[in-house]
Amino acid sequence: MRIRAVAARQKGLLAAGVLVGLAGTAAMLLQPVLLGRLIANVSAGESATGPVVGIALLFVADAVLATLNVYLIGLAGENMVLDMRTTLTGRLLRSRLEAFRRLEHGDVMNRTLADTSLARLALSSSVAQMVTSAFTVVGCVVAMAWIDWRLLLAALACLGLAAGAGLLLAGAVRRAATCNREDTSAYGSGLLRVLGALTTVKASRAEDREGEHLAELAGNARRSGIRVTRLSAMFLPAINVGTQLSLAVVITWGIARTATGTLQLADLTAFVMYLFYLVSPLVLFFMGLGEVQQGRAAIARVVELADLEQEEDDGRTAIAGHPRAGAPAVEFRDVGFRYEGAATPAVDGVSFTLPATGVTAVVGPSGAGKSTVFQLVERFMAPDQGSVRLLGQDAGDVSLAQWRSRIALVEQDCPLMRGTLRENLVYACPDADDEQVRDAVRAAHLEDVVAALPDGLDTRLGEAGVGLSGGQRQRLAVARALLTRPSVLLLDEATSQLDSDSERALRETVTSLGDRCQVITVAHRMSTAMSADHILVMEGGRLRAQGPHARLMDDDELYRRLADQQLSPVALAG
Ligand SMILES: Nc1ncnc2c1ncn2[C@@H]1O[C@H](COP(=O)(O)OP(=O)(O)OP(=O)(O)O)[C@@H](O)[C@H]1O
Repeated sequence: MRIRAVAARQKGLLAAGVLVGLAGTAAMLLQPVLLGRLIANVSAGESATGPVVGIALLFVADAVLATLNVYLIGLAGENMVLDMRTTLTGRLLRSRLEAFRRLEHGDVMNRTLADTSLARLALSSSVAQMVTSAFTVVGCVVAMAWIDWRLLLAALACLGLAAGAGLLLAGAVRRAATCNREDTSAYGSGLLRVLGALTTVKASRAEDREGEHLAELAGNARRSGIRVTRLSAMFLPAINVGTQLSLAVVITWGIARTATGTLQLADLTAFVMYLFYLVSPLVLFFMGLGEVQQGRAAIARVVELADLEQEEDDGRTAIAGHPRAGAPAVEFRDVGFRYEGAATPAVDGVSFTLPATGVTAVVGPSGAGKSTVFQLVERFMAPDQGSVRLLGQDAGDVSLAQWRSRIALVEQDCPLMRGTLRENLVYACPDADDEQVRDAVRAAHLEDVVAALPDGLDTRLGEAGVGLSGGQRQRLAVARALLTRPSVLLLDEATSQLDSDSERALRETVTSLGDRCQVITVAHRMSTAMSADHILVMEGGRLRAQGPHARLMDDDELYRRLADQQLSPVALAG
């Protein structure tokens, strides 16, 4: 994301806002001139009507223009936040899964919510405020120089000290604010991590420990927040001391000079009025500078998130491609893949060919690389060596969206989206009609579940599918997958969530699906592997054997051991 481009898209509104602000300032700067004339007229016994009407008009113009200025700048700021958030959302949704998984969710939330708001302040209101304030300061200084340059030098000497202190403070605020953003983000990440695993926390009786850790993180954020407040709080007093000093000098010296007749009372009044006008913009200028400094830290964090690595094909470069008739559903040709930072590859020199239809079971001990094979089929990441082909086509020949439209994935923990059961079912296929939904529900053996829910298909499911058991969630995910009529169905079998009736029902569904497409299932139960047409046996990232159950029982020692462990009378009784 180019922050300059975000600001440039709002340059019309920003320029209008600043111009209106400058006009308002000009209206304000004219007030002392008319007031001086009013005093002069009254002193000379002349009519006061003209200056009084003029001052009233300037008051009204000042108020109207100031309001319009805040509105226009605020509008530009909100547009910028929208721009940044939609860009970030798009980049997050199209990010490479591996890069995304390295992020802390709390930190992502902080960057998209709080940091974009701070960046908005820095890019819109603070900058606009600094421009109008600087204009006011310059205007006041010019007017004061015109009235009496010696008084001005005396006033500026006092205010200059305060301004110098203000500049030093602005730098310190920026450093403290960066630290505070990091601390707040660490607290947010910690909180999300704990809330995401609340059942584990409770079951481990770790509430106190986690509570203390979170309190420590919150304490860090408080400490750095206080540092920001302390430094920011020193702005006003620094400016105030300078103002009071300059007022004392100007009034004492000014009165002395009016007594000697070298300065008119009307001029001294106008000068003091300009001095008052000067103070508030000076404060605002330095506050704006502080906000810009804080905003720079936030902008850097927003840009860093926007730089998140993207999938190699972001869906906009679709290449038309047609699968070859009768081509194998999935082919791995000497595929190797190593996770970043991992010592050994998760998949190493794997080759297999699976036909257009049938059921394939992938078995192997934990960490063998089964899920990684699935992720490579989905193109969640690209292999480091070899190639993955789908329906006879190479990954380079098919856009990511087309590729994934031919695959359906049923995950082990089946996350559900918020909304009704029906909305969840048609998530990957929003145009499905009632009959297709009914067929999918029947095929996934979900009819009883739907009938038992208060509003049937229109029952609202809570966050993460509250209201459905793990087994029901997996069958719902199967129904959702069926609606897309995939060529390849990837199913990561639930390890423990299905009772034996549901398990049998799901197995029947999977077997019948094998007639229409290639079903590849990570089989945690040997019963699933036994009923498959083809079995891939993985170990340590390598494909050590493949074939049907009977042959593997004869030929492969690991497979036989896995089968014996699960199918022994003790295991079956358990
Ligand atoms: N995101 C990751 N980053 C680094 N290493 C990973 C990552 N995911 C998996 N691995 C490693 O890659 C190897 C294969 O993991 P994979 O999840 O594919 O195994 P699996 O056979 O599916 O295991 P399980 O049956 O326990 O789910 C393991 O050594 C694992 O530690």
